[in-house]
Amino acid sequence: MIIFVGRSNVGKSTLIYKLTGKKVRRGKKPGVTRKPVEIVWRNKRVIDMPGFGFMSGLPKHVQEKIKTEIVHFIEEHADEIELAILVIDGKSALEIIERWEKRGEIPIDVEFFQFLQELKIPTIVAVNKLDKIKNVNLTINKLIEKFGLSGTWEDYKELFVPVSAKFGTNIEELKKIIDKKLRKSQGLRE
Ligand SMILES: Nc1nc2c(ncn2[C@@H]2O[C@H](COP(=O)(O)OP(=O)(O)OP(=O)(O)O)[C@@H](O)[C@H]2O)c(=O)[nH]1
Repeated sequence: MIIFVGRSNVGKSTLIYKLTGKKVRRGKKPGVTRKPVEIVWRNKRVIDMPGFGFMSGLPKHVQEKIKTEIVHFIEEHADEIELAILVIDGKSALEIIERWEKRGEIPIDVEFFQFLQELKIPTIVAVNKLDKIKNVNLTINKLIEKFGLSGTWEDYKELFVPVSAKFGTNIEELKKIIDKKLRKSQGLRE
């Protein structure tokens, strides 16, 4: 099983479509009605999780409920999840993370990343909307620090992968890294 997680509107569905050629259909209304959407790709279950975090017009308690449901889903399926792709919006992620930090809160992207690490789920952070990022190196180096890791992008080339789902940039590279990580987690299971 492969899961895609990330805030609302970061481009999860677009990325899944670019990678698999399959459309993940869901209701237009964000929030209450949203459940994980599943497709099958290369004989694997691929799950597009509902977007977490702020969504305009969505009450805070509903956001919290969605987050809790995602956490439960991941905990319940931890053994089956071969790979998690955490999608972030490369243009706005840092700004949002810094805003949360200023309020003394743990940014939700960082929280999810660390949660996946704790469960030892192989992870890729797809830094999407590359077309909107001015300085990719600087952005990813700062993200690495915010995610609580030490070192630079050079040390994490297979963890932080910039892509543009909309324009198809670097999708092939992402596919290669996905394949590699899937082979690795298969190896660990056998
Ligand atoms: N500029 C730019 N826009 C993108 C990119 N990828 C996705 N988008 C746009 O971002 C918006 C959200 O994309 P979705 O794929 O619906 O995002 P999502 O994360 O599935 O959103 P939720 O369904 O709310 O969870 C759409 O308008 C996309 O066209 C990208 O690489 N660059």
